[in-house]
Parts: sequence; C-alpha cells; structure tokens
Amino acid sequence: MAARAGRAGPPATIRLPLDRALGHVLAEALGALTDLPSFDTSAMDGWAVAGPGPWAFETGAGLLAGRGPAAALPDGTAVRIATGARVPPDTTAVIRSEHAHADEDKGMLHVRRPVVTGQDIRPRGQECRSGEQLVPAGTIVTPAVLGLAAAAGYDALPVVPRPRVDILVLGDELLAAGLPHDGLIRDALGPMLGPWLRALGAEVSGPRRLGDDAGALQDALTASDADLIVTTGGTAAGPVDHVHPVLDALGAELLVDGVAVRPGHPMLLARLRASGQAEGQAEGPPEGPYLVGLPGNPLAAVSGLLTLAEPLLAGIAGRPAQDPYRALVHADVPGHPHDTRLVPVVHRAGRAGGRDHVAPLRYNGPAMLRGIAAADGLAVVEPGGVRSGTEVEILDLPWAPATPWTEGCFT
Ligand SMILES: Nc1nc2c(c(=O)[nH]1)N[C@H]1C(S)=C(S)[C@@H](COP(=O)(O)OP(=O)(O)OC[C@H]3O[C@@H](n4cnc5c(N)ncnc54)[C@H](O)[C@@H]3O)O[C@H]1N2
Ligand code: MOO
Repeated sequence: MAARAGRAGPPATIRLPLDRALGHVLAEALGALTDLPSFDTSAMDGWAVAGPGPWAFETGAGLLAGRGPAAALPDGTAVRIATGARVPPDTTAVIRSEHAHADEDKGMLHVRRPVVTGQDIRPRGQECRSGEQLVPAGTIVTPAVLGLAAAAGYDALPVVPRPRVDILVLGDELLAAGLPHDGLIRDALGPMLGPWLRALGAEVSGPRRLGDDAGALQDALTASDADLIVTTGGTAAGPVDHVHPVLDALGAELLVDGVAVRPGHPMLLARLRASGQAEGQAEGPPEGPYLVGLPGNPLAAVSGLLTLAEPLLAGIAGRPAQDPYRALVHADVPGHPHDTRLVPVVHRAGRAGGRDHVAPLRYNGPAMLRGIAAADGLAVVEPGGVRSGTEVEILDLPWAPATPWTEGCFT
C-alpha cells in the first residue's frame, strides 16, 4: 500500500552534475555518448607492430596516451607505445615491452614468443557502442555508476529529485541532551531518523521537537511543503496523543490506520490536503504531503520506518521495489498470538558445511534499541512463531551489516 501510494504520481526529473548525483535514482536510462574505448587503444606499455617481425623502429620515437592520431604504421615497422595511447592505423598487434628485444644499434625489434593478431589492442567499441544502453532507469547512482557515466561522456545525469522529508518529534517528556531525570527521557528518535531517512535517499529537514502541543502540530503540518512528514509518538489514544485528532481536523485521508504487527501496531499512513485544497474548498482526494505516524516506542518506530516510510520513499524516488529475501533462522522464535512480529536478527555464516542463517537478538522489546543497534535486519515472524530451521523473510537495514560485538545480545 505504501509503495503504491509513493508511485501514484509521475516522478519528476532534474539534471544534476556528477558530483551531486550520488545516491539519486536515474530518471532515464543512460545510453553511451561515445564508443568505449573511443579509439583503438594500447592495453600495454610496449610496441605497436605492423605485419610479421622482425620490425624496424626509430630510436626515441614513441606514442603516449592523450595524444592525437598517429600516422599509419608501415608493414614491417614498430613504434614504442604507452598503455592508453592511440594505436596507429594498420597496427596488427601490441607487444609488451618485457616480451620484446629491441636492438637499439640496428634499430630492429625482435620478439621472443608468437604474436597473435590484435593482441593487447583494445578495439574501439569493445565495451560499448555509442547509443548502447549502459544503465537502466531506476538504478541508484553509486560511485561506480558515476565513473561509468563519466567515461561514457556525461557531465550531468537525469535523476529523480530526492524526496523531501520533515521530521516532527512529539512528546513533552523528551530531552535533547544530558541524562534522564525527573521522568524526562532522552529523545532517541530525533538523532536516529534523520540519518536513517538520508540513508534511504531522502533530503531531510529537522527533527523539530514540538512537545505534546496539538496546535503546534497542526501548524507544522499545514506549513510543510515536504513530500513526506514523519511524526514520532502520539499515535495511540492517550490523553496527549494528538496525531489522529489533528489529521482529522485537517481533513487528511487515513490510508493505513494501524497494522497487525508487533512492535509498531499503531503506525499510520495518511495524506494531507495540499495548501490550496483546504477542507471543503476542493473536491477529490488529498494531494498534499504524505504523513507517516511512527509510534513513540523506539523499536515500534523502526518497524513503521521499514514497513511504511521506506516503501513510500522508494515509490516517490522511483526506486524499484526490493525483492524480499528469506533466510533460515537458527532458534525457535516465539510469535504473537495474532499479529506478525518483527525481530532483530544478525546474519551468521554457516560453519562446517552448515548453511548461512540468521540468529535472533535479545532486547527486542518495543521500547528497546539495543537489539536493533546490533542487528543486520528484522525477521518477519508469522503469528504463532517459527521453529528453528524455518525460512523467514528478512527486512534489511540500509547500511552495511556485520558487527563483531553482538555477543551478549543472542537469545
Ligand atoms: N491503551 C493502550 N495503550 C497503548 C497501546 C494500546 O494498544 N492500548 N499501544 C501501546 C503501544 S504498542 C505503543 S507503541 C504506544 C504508541 O504510543 P504513541 O505513538 O502514542 O507514543 P507515545 O505515547 O508518545 O510514546 C510511547 C512511549 O515511547 C516513548 N517515546 C516517545 N517518543 C520518544 C522518543 N522520541 N524517543 C524515545 N522514547 C520516546 C514515550 O516516552 C513512551 O514511553 O502506545 C502504547 N499504549
Ligand atoms: O506495538 Mo507497540 O507499537 O508494541 O510498541
């Protein structure tokens, strides 16, 4: 549902210079703007030769990378050549310097092994022809894609703009610094959500801490021009849980109002009215920012982040949906009677012929972050639980796995 909502509008396209395009999604396929290589190139330092040897050469003369075209090589002659230099017309092979003997006195080049026509020449167009598709639309621009694009002649890339996300942290009990005291606790979600959403490709503003103030929340939602607003806390029905009443007052459409998952069951997805679409003034469904309401319990918030915010952002940014993958779980994992559980797990390589698997981590309560901080992903545990040796679906975390310090966290 979240992925479909994100894909509902046509993705916009902007052109960004290479040094600003990293992490964006390609809005169009990249076709080569040139043949690669764009000329017949020497693959080695050595000699360009024409015809069978031995070959006559001129002492001192040589071809270097970065120079213009050389004159054609007459049959029976050789010229020194550097790796990356243009191979002169009529060259039949390149001989590596260590495989040749140059008799400088006589100006003759001899070879110590058979020469195969075309050896150590990278022919023009070996990697691609001009116009050939190199990278499909929807690809994430990685450092390697940037390198390929530069090699193929690009100065700028057509990309989907990063989705813009505003983060609003709700709760009067939250401290931005220092130790917990007098019933006040540290805000664990503000510091976590910005970097996490950036790792998902978003441009993030905030977090803004609004306390438990319905008016401030309503003002912030009305003023936002983001693609997505992420709120934390206030999703339940407690005395100061303002998210539902404020969404109602703003005429927002609730697309997801609670999910049968633990932790995280009060998570919600809504769409606000656009600024020119105040309630009653315009017909039709809301067209303003999306809102993902994350529950206040920190691991419950992670659950909503992975299952609502991540697919929604992927849809807005034009990223293809991740293929779900499954892994064997080592250990019985208890389930909730009727809801799905998300449980932090780490990947483990199979030892002594055993298969690779995941192991569940302790400290997986809704208010705890100790398990997820050590985890590689969240295992999706069906209602009723799973037995050791069962395959479970894994929701990945958007950073590199494998930390050596999970000891003590295993169940
Ligand atoms: N009567 C019921 N009460 C609750 C239910 C329920 O089904 N019936 N569900 C519980 C579950 S599960 C969750 S999760 C929470 C969700 O509540 P809210 O989204 O309204 O969150 P808050 O009440 O504001 O906070 C819950 C909890 O999390 C702490 N918190 C909040 N924000 C942060 C933060 N930024 N960093 C760290 N900790 C945070 C807050 O202090 C509370 O302890 O509702 C249950 N109640
Ligand atoms: O499901 Mo709550 O969302 O347990 O923490």
